[in-house]
Amino acid sequence: MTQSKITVGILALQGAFLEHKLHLQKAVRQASPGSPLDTTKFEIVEVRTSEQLASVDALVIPGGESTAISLIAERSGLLQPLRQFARVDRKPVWGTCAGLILLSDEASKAKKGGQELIGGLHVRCQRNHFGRQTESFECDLSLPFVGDGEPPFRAVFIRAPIVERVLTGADSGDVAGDVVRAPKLDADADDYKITPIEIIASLPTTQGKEAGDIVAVRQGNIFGTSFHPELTPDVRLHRWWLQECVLGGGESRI
Ligand SMILES: NC(=O)CC[C@H](N)C(=O)O
Repeated sequence: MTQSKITVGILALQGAFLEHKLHLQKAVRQASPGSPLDTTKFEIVEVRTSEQLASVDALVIPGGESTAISLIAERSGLLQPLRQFARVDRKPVWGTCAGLILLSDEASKAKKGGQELIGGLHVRCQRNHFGRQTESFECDLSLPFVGDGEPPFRAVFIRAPIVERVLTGADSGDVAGDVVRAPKLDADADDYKITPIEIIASLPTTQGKEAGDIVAVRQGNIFGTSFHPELTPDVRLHRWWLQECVLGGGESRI
């Protein structure tokens, strides 16, 4: 990206949008002298309308309740503009928890008829994978790309989804049972589903039978995490996203 001022939006319809805003502001404020964040001017704004969406260069979709966010987005006339933003214009987007669900091309354990997806990440995620609210947990994740020799990242999972599988090939027919799928767009770029999907983080062996579950992925301009990095004081992941995904565009350097 070449312009001098970059506007980062947080979809502020429901959920933990304020926490993301504060984290992004803190990540920019704490940037060390000489780092790219320090020399670039970021504006962090809340997004509730399609006009506001049109004015931002990158977007965070927070955790919360994916059914509520999709319903409000639909009523606000934001669903198609969000699809355009992520899938056609391919601007940098980061979805956390409910945001990851909304950005997935398919979601299982979904509310059929009550859950519209934005799509863009060619994966099937499973909602509420770990069970109910009382099954929420925290664990240490190794995210070496946030900095050399850095301590693990404390990840907070609240009724979190996981990436159940990476999808391959074209969509074929209806999906069965409790699976919903993002609609196809006329303007879907031909190569959009073959942009490689990177598995960024999986649960460690300390998580027993859940070890290996995929909890962070990236496909080009879209980054998704099952956990809530905005609910710990740690801003490393926000700083990394701004540097690598927003300033760095769609190119992965992990
Ligand atoms: N913390 C969260 O964002 C929870 C997501 C929620 N379980 C959903 O399906 O939307």
